[in-house]
Amino acid sequence: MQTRDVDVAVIGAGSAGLVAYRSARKWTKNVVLIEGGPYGTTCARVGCMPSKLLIAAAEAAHAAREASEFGVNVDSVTVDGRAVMNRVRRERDRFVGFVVEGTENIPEENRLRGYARFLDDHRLQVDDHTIVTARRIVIATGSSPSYPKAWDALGNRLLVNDDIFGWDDLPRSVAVFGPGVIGLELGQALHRLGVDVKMFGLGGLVGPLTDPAVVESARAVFSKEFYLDADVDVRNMERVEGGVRIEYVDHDGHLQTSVVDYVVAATGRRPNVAGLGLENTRLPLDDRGIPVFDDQTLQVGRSHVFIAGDVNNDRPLLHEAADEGRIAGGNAGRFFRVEPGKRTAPLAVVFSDPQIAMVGHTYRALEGQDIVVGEVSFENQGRSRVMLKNQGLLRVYADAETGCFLGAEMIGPRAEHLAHLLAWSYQSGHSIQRMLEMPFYHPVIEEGLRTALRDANAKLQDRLRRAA
Ligand SMILES: Cc1cc2nc3c(=O)[nH]c(=O)nc-3n(C[C@H](O)[C@H](O)[C@H](O)COP(=O)(O)OP(=O)(O)OC[C@H]3O[C@@H](n4cnc5c(N)ncnc54)[C@H](O)[C@@H]3O)c2cc1C
Ligand SMILES: NC(=O)c1ccc[n+]([C@@H]2O[C@H](COP(=O)([O-])OP(=O)(O)OC[C@H]3O[C@@H](n4cnc5c(N)ncnc54)[C@H](O)[C@@H]3O)[C@@H](O)[C@H]2O)c1
Repeated sequence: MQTRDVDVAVIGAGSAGLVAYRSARKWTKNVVLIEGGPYGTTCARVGCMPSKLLIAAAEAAHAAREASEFGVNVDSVTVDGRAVMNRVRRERDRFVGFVVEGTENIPEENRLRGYARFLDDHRLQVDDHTIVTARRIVIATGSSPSYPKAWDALGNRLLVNDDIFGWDDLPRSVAVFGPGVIGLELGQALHRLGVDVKMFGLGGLVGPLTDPAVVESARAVFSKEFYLDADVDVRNMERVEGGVRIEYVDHDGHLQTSVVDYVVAATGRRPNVAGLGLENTRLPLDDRGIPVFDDQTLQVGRSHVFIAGDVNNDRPLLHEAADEGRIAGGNAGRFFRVEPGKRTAPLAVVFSDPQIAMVGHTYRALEGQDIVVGEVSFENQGRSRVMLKNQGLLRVYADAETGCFLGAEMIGPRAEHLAHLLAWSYQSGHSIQRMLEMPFYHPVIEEGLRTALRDANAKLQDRLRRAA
């Protein structure tokens, strides 16, 4: 067994860990980055990038099929599954290549390969070859797909996102369990690429949405395109010759049987804390075994340990992982001087079509508070209609007393852009009135946002009049 003595050990060379490593290095050169799996990050290898590549292919197929609505006839649209997956993997490998190259450019003495496990507060064992004694530690071990244990009986007919991006060709049919972020993105893309998709959820949730009106709009929009039951009653699921047989109760209350090639588990992700040996430390843990930390400093309790990225289960998104890595790495580097870092407005986008987006406080978080809600349906919104993208609903929330913009949930065309505008306003602390003073071009989808803001403003003015 070899030994190492370092100022900072970063566990995990994912998006959070790589940034944490670089941040810590600004304060001390004696930093080691430990990675157990392949280099390349979840985002580039099996997350953000390959999923968007698959979606891009699906959008091309969908646009070709929809073209006739504009009087543009595309004689026949065929999807070559092998060519689709070939491009997904080729472009994905290109992205991964850049990340791997960047990671391998880190001096060899600052990198260790193997899985790290706490032996006590300061000592980490890496596989069976090295014991690292670290004055400070950043945990950046990411998350993994999580699904009911019983589904393991489906063997190689059970897939998670990682498996899909390894396909050589598209299957005939899949059942996607979990109409959350991953399920919607991948399930809709597969459907548009010609795969027979059934999507099943629990509890009626759709994407990350919490506002019942927007959830309902999303449910209606996606149900028009593929079979979606967001609160399904599955009676049985078993492996059969060539696939999986699923017995479920349909929307009309009838028992149906479907045989699909694969079941895709998109039922959430769990932080990678099992196997980290946290029980060997005195770190405070919550009831799921995740270290208790401060979301401004990323410090675990008052200890020398920091936690960044998906593993802390707070905001499991790429830009948040990078921000958290910067804060955690900086604090670990200059410890004992622990400082709060800059956090940005909560912002999440689902790359479905229409897109879903969330900004600031969720509707659920605002429940019970005195708010006004402004809304717009995209069904008759000018530019959306021009583009045949006129589906969805946007709701903005404002403080009833101050008129301050508090948050928004939406499903609608180009929601990624509307959400950025709203996130910038949220972070600037703008009121609804101030937002309405901003320019709105014509004809643009942002005019729909203006309608929602005007609706909220009218309600705020009405409240003021009634109070006077
Ligand atoms: C299908 C999919 C699509 C996504 N799309 C988006 C998107 O469009 N936009 C967005 O913002 N986010 C998206 N995300 C989320 C985003 O990918 C994650 O938030 C981000 O990758 C988290 O980075 P991380 O550094 O926390 O984890 P990771 O990149 O997973 O890094 C953790 C690393 O730690 C290593 N590790 C684990 N345990 C140990 C150990 N004990 N010792 C040593 N090493 C260890 C792992 O091997 C891994 O390399 C998506 C995720 C998925 C799955
Ligand atoms: N565009 C993006 O930014 C993007 C894309 C993909 C993933 N991500 C990140 O990855 C995280 C994880 O995504 P996810 O989709 O795995 O989780 P999720 O929490 O978004 O969705 C899980 C869904 O599975 C359902 N579910 C749970 N158990 C079930 C069961 N037994 N049967 C059927 N449905 C069940 C839940 O009700 C929920 O709808 C997201 O929260 C997000 O932060 C982001």
